[in-house]
Amino acid sequence: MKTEHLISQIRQKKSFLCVGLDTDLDKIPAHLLDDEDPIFAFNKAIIDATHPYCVAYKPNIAFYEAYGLKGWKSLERTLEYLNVNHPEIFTIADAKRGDIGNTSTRYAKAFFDTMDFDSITIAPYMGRDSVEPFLEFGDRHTILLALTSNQGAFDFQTQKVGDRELYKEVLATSKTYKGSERLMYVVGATKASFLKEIRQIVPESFLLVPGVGAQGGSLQEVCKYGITKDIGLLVNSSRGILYASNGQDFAQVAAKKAKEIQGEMELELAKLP
Ligand SMILES: O=c1ccn([C@@H]2O[C@H](COP(=O)(O)O)[C@@H](O)[C@H]2O)c(=O)[nH]1
Repeated sequence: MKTEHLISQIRQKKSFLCVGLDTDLDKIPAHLLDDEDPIFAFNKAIIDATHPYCVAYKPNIAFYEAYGLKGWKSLERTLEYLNVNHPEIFTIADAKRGDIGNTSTRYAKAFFDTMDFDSITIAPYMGRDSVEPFLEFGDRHTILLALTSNQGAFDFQTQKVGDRELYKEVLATSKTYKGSERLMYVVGATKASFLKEIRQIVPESFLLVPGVGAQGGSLQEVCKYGITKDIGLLVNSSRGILYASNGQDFAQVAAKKAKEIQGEMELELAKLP
């Protein structure tokens, strides 16, 4: 998907919400467990209920890999359901891949070709040749981990490498990669106070921002310095939406949560010139 299409979706829906599909058989409503594919049944109900309020879905691959072949099948069915019924919605494989170039080309084929994701999250640690194979795919986006939402982000990402912090080095150096116009970056909502400086390095890039809801990040704090004239933000919530209820009404309650966040986003968008 081209960035212009994503921006136009955001403007139409007045939402930059990404719903994280972190589907866990230990957390989904018990009545779904009798289905032949409970993960897909849950995802389909969540998508049917929440799609008016969001512009992206982000399955975290770990939640599917955890169930082996069955999990991969559920992921494949979920992606196909999205691409057939909601082709305008941006899809993110939260896979955090990246390896030597030869191997990254296989990861890129897996997620962009064999599966048809619009984007994938990538760990930048192995550098240029581990990232550029993903950037070769036109109209697909590579979302580099810059400053993550977890406490461990302070172990390495905020440590200085020469004159500047590692996450700043990731942002600045990655801008020199071939195809860098298709880069986006992960910045945790719990790190909103870093966004002013991040925007000095990547003033216009889209940021995928996980960490509102269950991790306690604030949408308003993220928007304060993160939002751009073309929005430039996809804010993710997974557990806060998916597991707001685990009764028969789980999908309606998830939709209510998604609508609440969309309402807050609409207020932030109204502040833009
Ligand atoms: O820095 C990061 C990078 C990725 N994530 C992922 O986003 C979701 C967040 O889920 P919540 O339930 O809304 O907390 C999950 O898939 C993480 O693996 C992140 O949280 N932080």
